[in-house]
Amino acid sequence: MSGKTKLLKVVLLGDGGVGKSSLMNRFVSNKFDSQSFHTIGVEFLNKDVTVDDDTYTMQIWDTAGQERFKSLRTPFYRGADCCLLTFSVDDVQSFRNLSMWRREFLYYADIQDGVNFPFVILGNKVDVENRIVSAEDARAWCASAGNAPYFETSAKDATNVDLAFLAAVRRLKEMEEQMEMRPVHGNTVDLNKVAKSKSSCCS
Ligand SMILES: Nc1nc2c(ncn2[C@@H]2O[C@H](COP(=O)(O)OP(=O)(O)OP(=O)(O)O)[C@@H](O)[C@H]2O)c(=O)[nH]1
Repeated sequence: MSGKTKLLKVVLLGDGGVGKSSLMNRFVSNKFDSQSFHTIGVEFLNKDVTVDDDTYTMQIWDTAGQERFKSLRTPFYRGADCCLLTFSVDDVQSFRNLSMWRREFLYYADIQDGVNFPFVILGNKVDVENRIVSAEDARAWCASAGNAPYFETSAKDATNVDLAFLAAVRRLKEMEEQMEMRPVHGNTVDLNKVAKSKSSCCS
């Protein structure tokens, strides 16, 4: 990447209360607030990272997961480079809603080829005692959604948080490399054209 810092737009999605703001604050500031309030609309924070000698500024967009804020968050999906879909392992509904979040993202980000878009899935709050969603079920869902990488995280005790965010950058790099290597009529594929053509549905 010739020594330049690349700006990456990373969107955090998932049901209200699964811990998106907490994950962002843990990753960016290494802090945790047990009284974290619901986000209204969107907020973003930047963090500089280095992955395999390339430097990036991750611009992390933390969205409001509550249904009533849908119209406030969806305009911010466009131009995303990767998306972290988050559920809480003690909230089965937040896990069931992953498919809805993935569809909502692809539709409003205007992306047709979801399989070739870098999603990373986070099962958050693994520190809790009353876990309901198993890692096995979560991995099965990820396999059915383009083999997205899965991380079990805790914003509270910092388990796997850095790894999960950095995995989004790695996934993006991996997919860019794959697309560059895949010939189409003798030429390489333009990743932007493939990944950002219009999606057809959303509920
Ligand atoms: N035990 C535990 N609690 C957590 C963890 N992450 C977040 N929480 C708590 O869960 C609650 C909701 O966290 P938030 O980060 O505000 O959740 P959110 O997904 O941003 O919620 P919205 O803004 O409504 O979309 C807060 O009380 C947090 O302290 C975690 O890893 N473990």
